[in-house]
Amino acid sequence: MAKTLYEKVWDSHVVVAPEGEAPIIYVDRHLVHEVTSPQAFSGLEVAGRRLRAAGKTFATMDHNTSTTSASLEALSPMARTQVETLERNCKEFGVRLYDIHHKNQGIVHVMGPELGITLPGTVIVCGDSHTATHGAFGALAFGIGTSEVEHVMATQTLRQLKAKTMKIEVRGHVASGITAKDIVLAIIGKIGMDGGTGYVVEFCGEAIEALTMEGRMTVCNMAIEMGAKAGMIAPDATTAEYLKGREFAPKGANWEQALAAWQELKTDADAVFDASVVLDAKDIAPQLTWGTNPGQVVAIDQLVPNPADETNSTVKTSIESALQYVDLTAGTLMTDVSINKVFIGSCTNSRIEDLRAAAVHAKGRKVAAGVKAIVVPGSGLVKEQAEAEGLDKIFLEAGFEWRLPGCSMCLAMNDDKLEAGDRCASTSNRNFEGRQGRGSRTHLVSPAMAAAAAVAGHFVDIRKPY
Ligand SMILES: CC(C)[C@H](C(=O)O)[C@@H](O)C(=O)O
Ligand code: SF4
Repeated sequence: MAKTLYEKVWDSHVVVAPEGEAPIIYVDRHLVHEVTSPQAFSGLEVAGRRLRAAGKTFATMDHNTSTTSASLEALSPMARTQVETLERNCKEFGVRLYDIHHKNQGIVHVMGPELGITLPGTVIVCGDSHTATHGAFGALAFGIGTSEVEHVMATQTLRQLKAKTMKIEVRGHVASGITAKDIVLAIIGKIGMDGGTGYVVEFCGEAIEALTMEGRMTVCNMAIEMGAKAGMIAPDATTAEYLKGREFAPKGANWEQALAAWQELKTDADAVFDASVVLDAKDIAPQLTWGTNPGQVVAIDQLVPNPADETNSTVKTSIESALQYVDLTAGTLMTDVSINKVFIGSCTNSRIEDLRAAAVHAKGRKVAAGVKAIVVPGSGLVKEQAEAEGLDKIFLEAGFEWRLPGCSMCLAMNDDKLEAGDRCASTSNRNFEGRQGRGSRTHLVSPAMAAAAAVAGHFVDIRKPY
């Protein structure tokens, strides 16, 4: 029977599927961070269990870490406890950990792929919703809850119901300057923040195939923001090229074998999806969110929407309440919206290519008066690479701050928080009320759009001179 990519990966991981019960699937890689692992480790401790496959478990510190100092002293008491607990647990249970002094430390979804831990056709889980990111390699990757984290630690398996399948095809090619972030925001704008609920989504089409691995990760990262369980992209030459030679990627004869196996990892021509969505790449303009969910998004040359134009009363009410929270007036041109904070970072957009794209707009310019802008590389390796290319100097000369790797201002769990009333151009993935700090307003954009907003002091259409 013809199968989709998801069905192929799923079928090859089912350990047992008892009649009338959720199947148990095998987990190839378990990624761990400090926020969602403490109870799982203590559950094991209480039960006197060890990890079933400690060698398939990789831990890093990211959510709570400081981006200004690689020292435990810099952390708040709660953050310090979480970081130290992870350190203790990893030592006790024999889990490899990239701590704040290790060059591989970084946001879990940046660290995994760049070390070759993320591989096509594998099942990858992590106690974190943006695990979807790893689907960019043709892995089935999704976030799990803390009790599931414990289950995976103890058994290297997970009880899971099979999801429905959705195909999201982006046909043709995007215009110059349009990035993966614009593509995924346009998709969410079209299907809504819950358009993918119950589905594993496969992104395909020429515009997706043309993306680099960094771009594909940006797209899959936000699969969860359309409600999907996971996002996947079939592996191809770009995937292999990216993985070749990475620390945990297969080597020698194993590499050749892996390449041959990856050839099979694509949806069969006559496979049937439960749902399909099509977008035309040429219609995608630079995107930015205006509201309080990622589906409340427009193109840069559009206006803040008017609830009066809306006939559906639920949608109308949600526009009204979002406008009130973000303090914007219907009908305002998005290019007239000023910002006072800029955050370039997060597991959506903190990879080398993202920093290069932002640097193009920072180069030879200055951050506008009254704007504070920070650039937070996704990992130690990204930081090292960016510095080797001189990107840090470009940012610093333009007046951006250059920070240490971590989740940073994406979720305000550390010192990097917005103040109430701040308006931020952010390359992250969530713009819920208070996400970046109580009373703060977030506009999700691409790295290029964020850097351009930093120097202009307001959003700009990066397709034109500004
Ligand atoms: C802290 C963690 C559980 C959370 C997630 O699961 O996504 C965080 O990464 C986020 O982005 O909100
Ligand atoms: S960068 Fe943001 S979205 Fe990604 S894992 Fe960290 S907090 Fe979650």
